Amino acid sequence: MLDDTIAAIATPLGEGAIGIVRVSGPEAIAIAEKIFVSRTGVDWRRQGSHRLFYGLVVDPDTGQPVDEVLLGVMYAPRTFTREDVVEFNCHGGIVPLRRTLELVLQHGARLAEPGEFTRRAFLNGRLDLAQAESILDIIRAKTDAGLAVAMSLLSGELSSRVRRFQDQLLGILAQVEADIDFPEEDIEVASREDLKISVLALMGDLEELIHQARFGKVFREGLRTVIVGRPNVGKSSLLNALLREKRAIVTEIPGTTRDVIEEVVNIRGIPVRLADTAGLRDTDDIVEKIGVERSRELVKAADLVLVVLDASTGLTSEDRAVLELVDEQKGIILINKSDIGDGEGLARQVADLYPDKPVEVISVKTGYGLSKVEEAIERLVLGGQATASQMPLVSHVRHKQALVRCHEHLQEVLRALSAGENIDLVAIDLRAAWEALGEITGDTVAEDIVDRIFQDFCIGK
Ligand SMILES: Nc1nc2c(c(=O)[nH]1)N(C=O)[C@@H](CNc1ccc(C(=O)N[C@@H](CCC(=O)O)C(=O)O)cc1)CN2
Ligand SMILES: Nc1nc2c(ncn2[C@@H]2O[C@H](COP(=O)(O)OP(=O)(O)OP(=O)(O)O)[C@@H](O)[C@H]2O)c(=O)[nH]1
Ligand SMILES: [Mg+2]
Repeated sequence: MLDDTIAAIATPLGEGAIGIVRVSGPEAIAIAEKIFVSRTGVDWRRQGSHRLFYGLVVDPDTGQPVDEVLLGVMYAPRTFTREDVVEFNCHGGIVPLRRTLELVLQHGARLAEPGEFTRRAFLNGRLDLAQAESILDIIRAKTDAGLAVAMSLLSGELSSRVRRFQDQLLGILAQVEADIDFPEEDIEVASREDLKISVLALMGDLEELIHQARFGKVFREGLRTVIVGRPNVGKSSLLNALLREKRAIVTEIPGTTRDVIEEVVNIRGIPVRLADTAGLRDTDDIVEKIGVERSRELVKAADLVLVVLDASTGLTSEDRAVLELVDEQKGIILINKSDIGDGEGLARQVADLYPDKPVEVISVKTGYGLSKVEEAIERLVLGGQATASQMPLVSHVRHKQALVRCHEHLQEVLRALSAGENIDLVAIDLRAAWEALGEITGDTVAEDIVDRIFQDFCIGK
């Protein structure tokens, strides 16, 4: 399968300044020789790798020029895929790109599957699996911090950490196997204690990484945040204020927002997926009822819930119903409209009723307290543990799960060591721990998991 040549349009379809048709595989150069005509007199075949050449894409059957291009030429094995790669930098329109791709396909390539270029980079050993996954994270990053986490993954920081763990495990395993080989040498009791100490140290390091994963996931996927409250308390006004644009419609009529409005905002480097919802109340209006139902679902799935109350009306029974709804959630209670009501008074009342939740007094209208809201979000996400400048190494659930499995096997190693069980059993769990780590780098991962990872990529990536 790796001996064929793949091609795809690697840029978004639409009108743009430039669009790229990417080709990788053993026929890449031969295809370019058939359809590319240099216009500079330079013999592009006689130049080095990683160069651009100016010319035309020409249909060799008709002699018709298709587009004016820059041809990028990169020779194996020092390329992204470790195969020969050519890239047609076309004018960024659907027709020139499609026509160029068609010609490439007619002359020896087949259409690439989603993520297949990156998959080849992985299969040919240029990237490990975690690095390959980082490429999609780079594309999808929502904030600078999100991008920095992805770039750290691409650079192999997590991978080399994982490999160090694996080396340590192999060291421990070597000791264990020495015990298996020379059981008569009566070193067992002492060495069991030593082994336990080494295993415990490793588990501590794993725990630290696992703990960081919470922040890592937020940087990668965004913090799912829902603004809830009864109608007219200022939820949409809050969304607009945090977004710094008039995105949602705001009126003095309760029940203004009916559909959920979602936007991503950058709050102190944290990508926050903000959803503004329909005001929560018992209602007979069919459309509004559906909206209320949606809000409840969003609250259930949220990482953070911003409950908005209205200082000018005080706490109503509807407010209490909303607060009950989010009682089990991570919530921040916001007392809005403090410019026209007793915000501090209501804040004290609410703090007595819900002592575990942070309460902030704000006025979206005057801007009072909004920076405290941003601070509270930052505190909640980072929990005083990390700052946006200390990048978490683990940002994928998949990676975290592998670390957790490794940790579980080590737990079992400890148990077996303490219980004086057969040293062979200890060795088996140590190997299982080593293999769990290999899923991160892809050394020991199942084919279907690799399939699933690359399915999420775009065509041409
Ligand atoms: N036009 C274009 N832009 C692109 C890419 C691409 O493939 N083509 N990329 C891809 O998605 C990203 C850049 N990543 C790349 C990674 C490695 C190599 C590469 O040729 N690596 C060689 C180094 C060669 C040398 O040292 O001279 C190698 O690793 O062996 C190229 C691009 C983003 N921009
Ligand atoms: N005085 C004052 N008025 C505010 C404040 N925040 C919002 N309002 C006003 O309150 C009214 C309702 O605001 P919205 O943002 O539409 O409220 P909502 O919670 O989204 O309402 P629904 O979508 O109907 O649930 C509007 O007239 C806003 O201008 C504030 O801090 N002070
Ligand atoms: Mg609204």
